Amino acid sequence: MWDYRTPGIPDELFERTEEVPITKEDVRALAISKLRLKEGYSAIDVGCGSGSITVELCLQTKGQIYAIDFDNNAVELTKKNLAKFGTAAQVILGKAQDVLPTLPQVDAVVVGGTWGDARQVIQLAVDRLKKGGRIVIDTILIETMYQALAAVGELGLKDIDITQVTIAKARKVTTGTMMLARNPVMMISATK
Ligand SMILES: C[S@@+](CC[C@H](N)C(=O)[O-])C[C@H]1O[C@@H](n2cnc3c(N)ncnc32)[C@H](O)[C@@H]1O
Repeated sequence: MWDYRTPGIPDELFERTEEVPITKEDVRALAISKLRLKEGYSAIDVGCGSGSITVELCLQTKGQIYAIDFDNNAVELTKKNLAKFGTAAQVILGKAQDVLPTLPQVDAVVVGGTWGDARQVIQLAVDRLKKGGRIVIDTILIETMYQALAAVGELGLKDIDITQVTIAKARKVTTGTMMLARNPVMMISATK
């Protein structure tokens, strides 16, 4: 039986609610691969939403994982999904700007939510990274991408990669199979 160690757990296996967003499986698989995780690594998931990335971080590393979200619905959903997959993380309700400075240094950070001030959130996230640690920033808005790009440039990160992912999924229609496009995600990854 598949034990979920391969990134990209199907979205439908997660508990979902209308109001909490999820990073879709194909984008999630890419984000996880760009973190270059190893067993025992610690990580922070900034803006954990449904917890799908938090769960994958736990399964990939078996290390200490922290998840932050300022939406209580997201925190509760993340806890449900962690339990569903038999995983454990420290899930913290609060603004990333307030919580990040209280956390220890980690090997990897995923930034999936930056409402308020993307530049500040990314700076605080990079502060939490050990030297050689990896960061992945997922953005949908061009404005957030612009701020993220400025931040990674100013912070002296290395191996900066910018990838735009545009996924289309097949759907059966009466006349055949049609590809339906999802919104593009711009992903920045880098090493401290
Ligand atoms: C696109 S969702 C992330 C989805 C998540 N990666 C998943 O796999 O389900 C972004 C999340 O970031 C949270 N968020 C946005 N800005 C935040 C901030 N400044 N501090 C804490 N959480 C934040 C939102 O509440 C939302 O749940």
